[in-house]
Amino acid sequence: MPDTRPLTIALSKGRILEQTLPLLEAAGLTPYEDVQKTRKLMVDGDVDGRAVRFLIIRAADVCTYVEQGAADIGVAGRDSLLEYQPHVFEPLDLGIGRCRLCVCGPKELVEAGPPERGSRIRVATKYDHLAADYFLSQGVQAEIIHLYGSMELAPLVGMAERIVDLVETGSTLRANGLVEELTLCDISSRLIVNPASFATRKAQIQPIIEKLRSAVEVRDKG
Ligand SMILES: Nc1ncnc2c1ncn2[C@@H]1O[C@H](COP(=O)(O)OP(=O)(O)OP(=O)(O)O)[C@@H](O)[C@H]1O
Ligand SMILES: O=P(O)(O)OC[C@H]1O[C@H](OP(=O)(O)OP(=O)(O)O)[C@H](O)[C@@H]1O
Repeated sequence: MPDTRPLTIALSKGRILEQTLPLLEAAGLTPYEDVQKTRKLMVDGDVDGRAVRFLIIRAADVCTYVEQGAADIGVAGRDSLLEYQPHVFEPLDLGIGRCRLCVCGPKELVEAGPPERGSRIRVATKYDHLAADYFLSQGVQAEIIHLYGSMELAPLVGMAERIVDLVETGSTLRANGLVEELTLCDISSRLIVNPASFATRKAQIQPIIEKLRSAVEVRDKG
């Protein structure tokens, strides 16, 4: 039996949403309401006249919705993908939400050199697994202090010696007297697809991937 539910697309709220909208428009994916203004979390729309629906959710939750099959496709930051390791396909780099995941700390501490093997440090982050893996690989005993945002504050109040967080312009670091120690990886947002949806709804999903791929290419050429 063909799946007649509208294809469901999970969009990240916040800064990624703003950068995703021009790509959706260029690819012919049309929400029927202003997804930046509405308080609705599910918005109807279409692609080439065929019904779709958009879920407007927190960036960190997109992986879960797509992995669970509550959304067929979604837009998620590579930071979330690396941290949560969801079982999803990742067919396209959308080239938005560009930044880097870094280890940072107070200028004086960073200038004194990286923590020694066997030493203990406190690391504030929302990327618990990525931070733990990195310091483990360095032989440093890291106590991970989980925060949900504004990580840059933690060293200022003596709660951590390092943070692992996203850096784009570096202005948040500078404003708080912190510097980058090293980049762990470059980040951008990716189109992700639930594997079961891809198997059962390929005829619908593949053209959307291709339209978005063309939209990315046109944007990058322009
Ligand atoms: N400074 C930045 N520059 C570019 N991309 C960023 C930056 N900060 C975050 N991102 C990307 O945007 C995604 C969502 O970040 P955003 O700041 O919108 O939400 P959040 O603060 O992580 O979560 P929430 O607001 O839901 O608590 C991140 O996962 C990352 O991929
Ligand atoms: O290098 P910059 O251009 O200053 O960008 C980096 C900041 O952007 C993100 O925070 P966001 O603004 O999303 O706030 P948050 O701390 O609430 O996540 C990130 O966590 C950094 O704090």
